[in-house]
Amino acid sequence: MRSDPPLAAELAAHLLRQRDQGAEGLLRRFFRQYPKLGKRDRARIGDLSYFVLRHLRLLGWAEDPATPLENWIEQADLTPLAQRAQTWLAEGAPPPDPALTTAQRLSLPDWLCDALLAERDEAELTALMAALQQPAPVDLRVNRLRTSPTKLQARLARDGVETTPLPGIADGLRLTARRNLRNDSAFADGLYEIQDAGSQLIAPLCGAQAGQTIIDLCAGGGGKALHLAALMGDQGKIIACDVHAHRLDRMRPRLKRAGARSVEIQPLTGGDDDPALTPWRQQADAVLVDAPCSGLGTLRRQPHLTWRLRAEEITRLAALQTQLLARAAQLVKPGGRLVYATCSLLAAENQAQARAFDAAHPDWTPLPTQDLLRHAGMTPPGLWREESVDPWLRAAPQDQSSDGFFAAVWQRSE
Ligand SMILES: C[S@@+](CC[C@H](N)C(=O)[O-])C[C@H]1O[C@@H](n2cnc3c(N)ncnc32)[C@H](O)[C@@H]1O
Repeated sequence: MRSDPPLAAELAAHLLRQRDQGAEGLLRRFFRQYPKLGKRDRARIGDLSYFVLRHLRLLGWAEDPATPLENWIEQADLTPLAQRAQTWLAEGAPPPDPALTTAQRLSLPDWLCDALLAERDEAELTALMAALQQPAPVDLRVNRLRTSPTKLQARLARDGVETTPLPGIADGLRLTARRNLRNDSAFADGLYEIQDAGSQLIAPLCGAQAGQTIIDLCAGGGGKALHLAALMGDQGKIIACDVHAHRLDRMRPRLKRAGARSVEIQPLTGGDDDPALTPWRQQADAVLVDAPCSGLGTLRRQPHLTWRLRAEEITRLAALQTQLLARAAQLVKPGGRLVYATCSLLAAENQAQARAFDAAHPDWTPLPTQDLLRHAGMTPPGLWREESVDPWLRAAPQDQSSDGFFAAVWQRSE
């Protein structure tokens, strides 16, 4: 059996090159090729390969400052990098060379470093990257349709899974140590979903009440739709839409497990005149746009995104996000709510979208997300800074130890 660095290098290269796939699934499939590896070896090799991806540019620079980043990404064999990474992991990285640029020091591509600096200064970006380069904890959302946080905590503890409540997040628990919950019986019984703390702040912004009609326009595998169903006590109608039917299909077993019957699955064509949406014009109490985005807020779990994304992809996504927001607005009834959310950290996908919607829709009122969350019983500490004057939600890993999320909410005039 080869030792850790070559396998970690192979795994890192594999993660770098796969497009449109989540790291977790890729990792599982990769390790299937090495059935003899034990749990601990897999964890070690996984950690090392993630470390390589998190510090790829800096490691490459230390290896050979003259080789451009693109060449490191395309390199067939990243083993020397992985060997250096193993030393840095064990002994700590050396202090950064003062000659390094900000992008090199933070191990980012130049274009991405510039884009991240659009709405924050260098000190804030440094703190953000330090948090994003750490492994993420595992957070759970208790399914209120089946149990309560106290009961779930006790049940998990009996099974040897220790958790602590997520401060200020009504149904949130955090595992005290990382652990695979795939075969956990409480999970199979639908008592909880695995959902990051930041993601748990989005559905409550819809202000959904029992009996209402809510459209989840980009429902994917249903994380937020399931949360909405729980918040509404499964009373009312949640129309879970997506252009990718295979993603919607993944929701079906989750709905069954959770005991959520109020969610209706609706595949979309993706066009402005989609007949599936026509009957809902100005009918929904709230529409959630959990927009397709760069996913940069999830870098702790998917460090390869840093190297896979291209500036042109952000331009394409931003155009789609504008289109989806406009489409969603048509479905909101007078007095109803429109919620726009991303797990991005880029102004082009976040603040710029919110500002553009404000400018194009002067008759819609932006609602302060801080008040909406407080009203929903969500008061995570450190979420809002004293000086923040805009109405948006920005969950950041360095403040909440959550993934990065952005949200903006509007109310349609009566
Ligand atoms: C951030 S993900 C949604 C995650 C999901 N809401 C959850 O909580 O699990 C964005 C989703 O938007 C979908 N999407 C992309 N283009 C779309 C479009 N034109 N109309 C509707 N959904 C779209 C993608 O298939 C993807 O599932």
